[in-house]
Amino acid sequence: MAKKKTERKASNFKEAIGLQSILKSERTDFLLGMVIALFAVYTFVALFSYINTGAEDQSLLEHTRPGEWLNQGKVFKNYCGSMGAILSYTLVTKNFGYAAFFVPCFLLVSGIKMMQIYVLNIWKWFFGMGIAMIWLSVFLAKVLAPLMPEAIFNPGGYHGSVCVDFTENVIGPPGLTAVLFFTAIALLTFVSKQTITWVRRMFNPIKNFTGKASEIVTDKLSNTDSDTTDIEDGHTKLSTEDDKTTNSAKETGKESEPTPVIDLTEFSNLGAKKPNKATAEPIITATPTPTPIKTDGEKLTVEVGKDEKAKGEQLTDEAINTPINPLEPFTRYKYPTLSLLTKDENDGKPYIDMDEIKAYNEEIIKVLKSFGIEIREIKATVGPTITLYEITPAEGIRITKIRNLEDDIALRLSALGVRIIAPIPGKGTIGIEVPNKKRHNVSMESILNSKKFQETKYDLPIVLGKTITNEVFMADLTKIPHLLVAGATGQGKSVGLNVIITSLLYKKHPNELKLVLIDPKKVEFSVYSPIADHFMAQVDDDDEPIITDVTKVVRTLKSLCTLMDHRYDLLKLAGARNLKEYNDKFLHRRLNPEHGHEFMPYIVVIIDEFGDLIMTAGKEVEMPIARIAQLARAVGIHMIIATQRPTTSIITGNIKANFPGRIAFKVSSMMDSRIILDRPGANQLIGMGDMLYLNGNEPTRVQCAFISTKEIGEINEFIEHQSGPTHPMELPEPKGDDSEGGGNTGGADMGSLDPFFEEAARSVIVSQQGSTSMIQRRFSIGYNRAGRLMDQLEKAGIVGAAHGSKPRDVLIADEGQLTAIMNQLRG
Ligand SMILES: Nc1ncnc2c1ncn2[C@@H]1O[C@H](COP(=O)(O)OP(=O)(O)OP(=O)(O)O)[C@@H](O)[C@H]1O
Repeated sequence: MAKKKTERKASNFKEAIGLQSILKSERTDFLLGMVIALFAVYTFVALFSYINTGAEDQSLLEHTRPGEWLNQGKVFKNYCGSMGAILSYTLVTKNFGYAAFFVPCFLLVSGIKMMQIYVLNIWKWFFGMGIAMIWLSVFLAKVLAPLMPEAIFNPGGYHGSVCVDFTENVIGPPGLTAVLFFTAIALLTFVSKQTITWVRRMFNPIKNFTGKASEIVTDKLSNTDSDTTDIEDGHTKLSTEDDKTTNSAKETGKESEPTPVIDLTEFSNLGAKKPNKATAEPIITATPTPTPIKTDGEKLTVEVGKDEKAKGEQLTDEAINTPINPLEPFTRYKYPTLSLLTKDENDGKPYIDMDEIKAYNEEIIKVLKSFGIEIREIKATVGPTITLYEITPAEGIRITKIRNLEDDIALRLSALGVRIIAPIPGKGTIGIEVPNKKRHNVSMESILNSKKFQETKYDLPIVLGKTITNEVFMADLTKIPHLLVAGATGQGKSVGLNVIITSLLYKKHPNELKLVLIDPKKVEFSVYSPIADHFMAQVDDDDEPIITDVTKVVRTLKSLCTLMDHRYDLLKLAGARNLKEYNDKFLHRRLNPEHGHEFMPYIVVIIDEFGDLIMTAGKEVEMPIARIAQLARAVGIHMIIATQRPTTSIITGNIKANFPGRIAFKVSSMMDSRIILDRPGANQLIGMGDMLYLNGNEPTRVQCAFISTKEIGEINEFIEHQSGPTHPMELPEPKGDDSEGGGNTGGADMGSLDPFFEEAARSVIVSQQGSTSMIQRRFSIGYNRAGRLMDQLEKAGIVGAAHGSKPRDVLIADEGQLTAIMNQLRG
């Protein structure tokens, strides 16, 4: 007991003097980091200086007299004074020799990490540099010391010389050499798996010289590598759902708040039996999806064999040595954490005002009675902004009679936004939705921190807010599959779109999702520009990934149509029905990258103020949108379009037919509501994110979550500093705009050959493979540039014409012919 008391006191004391907040503050970290970084530079200078001045300082250091360290007579020659000399003597002579330079290097890394200049795994650096320093110290003591007998200190330091003496006494010089060799290779293997290939080549020089060395990488090796990467990184693995939930699982795991249902029957003297507890059924049930086994990027480029369906075949030397596309993958990427969001002041619970509920309840009964409608029972379910009064009418009461009383009830309750649902689908009751006097904003944190979101298995989970029963409401965009968002100005559309984007960012890795953001208003999506490299896709020559210009919109939409056709070709070739099946096959190495196969991320196209586009570009925009909406579902392209002008000239029949998912925020007239939802209702909403979601029979009323621009900025900043792609995903050139790898070489300009032309021609001839994706990977260039290179190769007569997605025939058999072609081209 006494102990407990002291503990509590101590923590209170810390809190009282504000020590806790000082220690935990970002400012303290930053300043401490700067001190460490400066100390690292100081140590660096001291060590350098010690190499020249060490001889003079060393004798002083070994017999220092009291007070001499103050260096009043400038007896120490080190550039960093007596402290620099003492520090260098301790690190270099007494410990690690020249390897001591690793110490300031590590201090600098630590300082940079603390200042949050870079996101670094400090433990990895600590162990990596620590082991390298010990190894180098022993190596220098063994190899360099005999060559420098005059040196004032052992090049490997005291540590190195002791280790060498001890090990040589026990296992002799050959044993020590073997240990040094093994540890060096082991260390390099952890740095790069390419080491294995080099070592194999080193031990197989004959085959290497004849150019026929072929290493066999089995599945087993790949699996081991994969494990290695995980251990090495000590971070989230790329793909499993479990991993996705780990990003914030430690801070999370809240169940949805239980629905507060209040039985009002007893207040109402209705004398009815106790109603059943409202069951909070999930609005959309999760469909379990098989977790794809994703692998390291190096493995994504590994060739398995010529047969598309062959498994576990031996790999060719060429496949192993193919340069790895830097876009794949970023296993160290961390998903945004919940701490970036503002916590809900009321912990996600709605405010319950019993006086208000009782008063409304009485009024409802009174007004219904005045119209001759008897009630058997009534209960209230309190949501964040709306309370649902669910009434069971007495026998023989006609539902239409109650339905027509909407305005009368609203008048008596003096409340806007009263909506009657008669009957509530699936129940024999009638619902009256009445806005709460004190509304409760649904914070983004409260819905992302819910168990439902954390454990979701949806492929593209979009979480929208909370229902009237206070349940987290979410949907899978891949199932919707395209969404139309409409509502009058200022009613919450932009916030809604931000909520959707944020929920995707919290669950998706940059390799799995690419966004195409179209923003004619120019200001709505600019906050996302920091994550352009990680999460956006663009047609190559667009310098700004967030598209604001109408001509660029048309070009981007056409480019998406081209991409869609290309993806369909690949799906057909792979015998897959949809993107998920295709990616699954690819990740299990049943598809050959040499045949143009690649991992396909989902693409979500979000268009804000779609009305503006239709007004300015008309059919030119509508047609590609409708085409993508009709066909793109299977190839993982999904669209969300938003408008504040719900008129028939903007939301045309064509658009409506292809956008089954609809979100309506408050609109000004019943007509507008009918255009969006094919029924009234949106005109009775109360604004501020109050919305109706429709994807099927009956709309669901949802209070959209709220996320501020500040929160979005912080999330984007977090993502920006994660390891990830260095530029946005490149969308193909739209058909007709320019030639691409598809066969029309008319645009191939032979006057200005690509700088990679000769090298690309050589690699195509040597490998006898005319594949655009091979060139793309080998030279780490975009698809469009590789396509143009292929066109130039075709025009030069090196490869044949394209046959869909299959590699082209190579028309030249040896490199001698290439020299002749090159001479001819150079004139
Ligand atoms: N879910 C929400 N919860 C609380 N307040 C909200 C919510 N959504 C919107 N609001 C409030 O409404 C204001 C306007 O929202 P928003 O900018 O999203 O409207 P909009 O429909 O996009 O308008 P416009 O079409 O003019 O851009 C916000 O600044 C915010 O104060």
